[in-house]
Amino acid sequence: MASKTVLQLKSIERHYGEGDMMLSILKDADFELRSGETVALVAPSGTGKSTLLHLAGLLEHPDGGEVIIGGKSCNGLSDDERTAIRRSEIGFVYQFHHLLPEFSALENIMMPQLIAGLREAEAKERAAQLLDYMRIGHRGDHRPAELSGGEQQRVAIARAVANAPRVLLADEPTGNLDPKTASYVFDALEALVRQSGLAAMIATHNHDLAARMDRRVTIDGGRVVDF
Ligand SMILES: Nc1ncnc2c1ncn2[C@@H]1O[C@H](COP(=O)(O)OP(=O)(O)OP(=O)(O)O)[C@@H](O)[C@H]1O
Repeated sequence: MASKTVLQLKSIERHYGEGDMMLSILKDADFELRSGETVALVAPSGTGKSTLLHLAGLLEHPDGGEVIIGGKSCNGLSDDERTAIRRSEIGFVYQFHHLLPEFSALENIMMPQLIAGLREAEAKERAAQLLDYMRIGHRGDHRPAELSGGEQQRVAIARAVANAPRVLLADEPTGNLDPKTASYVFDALEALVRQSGLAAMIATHNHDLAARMDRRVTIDGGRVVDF
């Protein structure tokens, strides 16, 4: 099956501040992500990795250029339309899991599905499947504080893909974990991407993990380049 482009960034410009104080972070940046593909985003601190992920995930607006998701340009969309695309097409994983502390692992994964309008029984079944898939099926009733860092991050990944997005964007998802746990979490993430045809862009400082991805890109002079 030929993979198709699920995310495209075209001539993206992003700067902060104004006049003499203006800081250009992204300049004429292009990027393409295809279904089933994992891409590592490896660049020094402050070069714009989070900015790029936020733009790709429609959390920020570019100052120029275009973000295209599933073949549709997101320029000119209302905030509600952007939110709808974000909820259905994009999953986010952050360095810190941001799970809701008062809910169980299972409930945390059900939440985005219920918001998307799924019935409780369906959401529960999918949440349980995802937990099994991440090899923590036996931890569904536990709250985040009762889980290890690696388990919490696997729940966060399961939650990010609960609504079967096209694109997974991860900002240092294993940055908070020891190398062995990071590798184990990444195994689960990788298996999920391969099995589902999801596309993933993962910012990481971990060169061993980056080496396992299909492609590696960096940010150089405001542009996204392969390395
Ligand atoms: N809202 C903002 N206002 C002003 N400057 C900002 C804003 N957001 C980010 N920046 C600046 O833009 C640059 C890129 O930030 P970004 O968070 O994208 O970097 P990063 O590559 O993800 O860094 P790290 O690896 O440390 O997380 C930094 O110099 C940062 O200080």
